[in-house]
Amino acid sequence: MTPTTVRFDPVRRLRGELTPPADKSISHRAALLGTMASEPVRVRNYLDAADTNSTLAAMRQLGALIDTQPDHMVIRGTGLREAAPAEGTIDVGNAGTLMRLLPGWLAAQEGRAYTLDGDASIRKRPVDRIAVPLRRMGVHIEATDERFPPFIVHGGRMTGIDYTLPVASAQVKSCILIAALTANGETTVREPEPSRDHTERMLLSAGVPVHRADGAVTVLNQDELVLGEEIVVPADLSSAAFAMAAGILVPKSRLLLRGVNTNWTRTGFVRIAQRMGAIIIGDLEEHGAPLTAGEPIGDLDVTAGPLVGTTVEPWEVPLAIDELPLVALLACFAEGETVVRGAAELKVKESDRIQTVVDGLNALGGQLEATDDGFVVTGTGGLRGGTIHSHGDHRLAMLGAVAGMASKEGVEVVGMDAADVSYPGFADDMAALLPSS
Ligand SMILES: O=C(O)C1=C[C@@H](OP(=O)(O)O)[C@@H](O)[C@H](O)C1
Ligand SMILES: C=C(OP(=O)(O)O)C(=O)O
Repeated sequence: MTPTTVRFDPVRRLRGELTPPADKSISHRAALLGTMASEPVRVRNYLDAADTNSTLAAMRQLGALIDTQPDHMVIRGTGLREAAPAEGTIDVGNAGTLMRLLPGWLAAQEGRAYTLDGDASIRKRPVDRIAVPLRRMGVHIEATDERFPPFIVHGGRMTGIDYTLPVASAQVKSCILIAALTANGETTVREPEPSRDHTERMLLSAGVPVHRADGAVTVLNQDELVLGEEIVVPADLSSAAFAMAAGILVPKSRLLLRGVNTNWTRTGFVRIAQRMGAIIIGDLEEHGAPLTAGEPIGDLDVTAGPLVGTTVEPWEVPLAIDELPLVALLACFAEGETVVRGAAELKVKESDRIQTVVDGLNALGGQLEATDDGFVVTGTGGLRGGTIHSHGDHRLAMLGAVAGMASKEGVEVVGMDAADVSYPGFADDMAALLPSS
């Protein structure tokens, strides 16, 4: 398929309100835990995008009955230990989150084996990070070259483990916590740094005792999973961040972003941008807030203004992991130097986001240098414009679009269609923020 090329011209200002699309991470978890549950659950505001549609297709293949209505869906799951023996390969498409979380449940299906595969990008993304702890729990997994898809998960009996994650990853943590529900005894996952905690919150709302203290999360074996009657998915901070960045960079802009997830483990980008001088007003969840069932939601008021460079420390990285490309963009417009360290994980996303961000923004007139674990940006007060390739990476496509709106000459994004992975209406939403005169 020929990638779609879209031009984003410089804009004078952006004004108005926007409710960004539903949270991708929470949507994946709602579909998966909904399928694992013994009672039906209603999900409102499920994300209608390529990644989360891959999850719905996978859940149907595993036996879920999903009734989709205009304003909600009802998922009738199979129960914890009764996934259907999927016919053929389970296609995770481009969704790393689906690929890493689902094996935690498949591992519980005694006597059945499941093959998972996906697109060209997913075939380069490591699964050894989940295979190592799952094997320690007793699961038999066969991966291509020991670490890539396609891979096979053989269900069987599992035993709880005490596992320290080598890198902070919410996907790996979630995979182990999901496996813990059917593993004998107790399972503890220790994180080097906090990462998004949507799985813990959703399990708590299902009445599963989740104990979190000193960077460790502990879960016990469960007979069954019963979610509350309804899950309402908030708007995605990671999608909102693109509008936020546009509102910060395009002079005279003022945006109100509605209904956004303000969970502290997701709002690292807001704090980094504020430190750079961005004016973002909103009621964000505080650091150290107790783990509660459900997610905090709020509105964010964004105003354009001048920026200065900053240093993003390794502990902040998991809290802003998908927004680091946008930190690089803000840094191009800031005064002084911005350094991002401890972000080697960017290399194993939908593209190698250290290389694609540095090359992409340099081609538009930026001054960025890649490092082993991040990048250094010398702010030059703006970007000229030019052409950027998405490399099939949704975040890169939207980065190029925002860069174009804030640039001097505009940006052509080759492969804009990649945005459909998380934000299908992105270009229309941006266009709706343009003043009519
Ligand atoms: O758990 C999740 O929903 C996600 C966790 C992060 O990945 P890692 O766990 O690999 O850091 C993030 O980059 C991804 O977009 C979604
Ligand atoms: C890395 C991402 O997602 P995933 O790992 O689910 O593909 C992302 O959305 O930026």
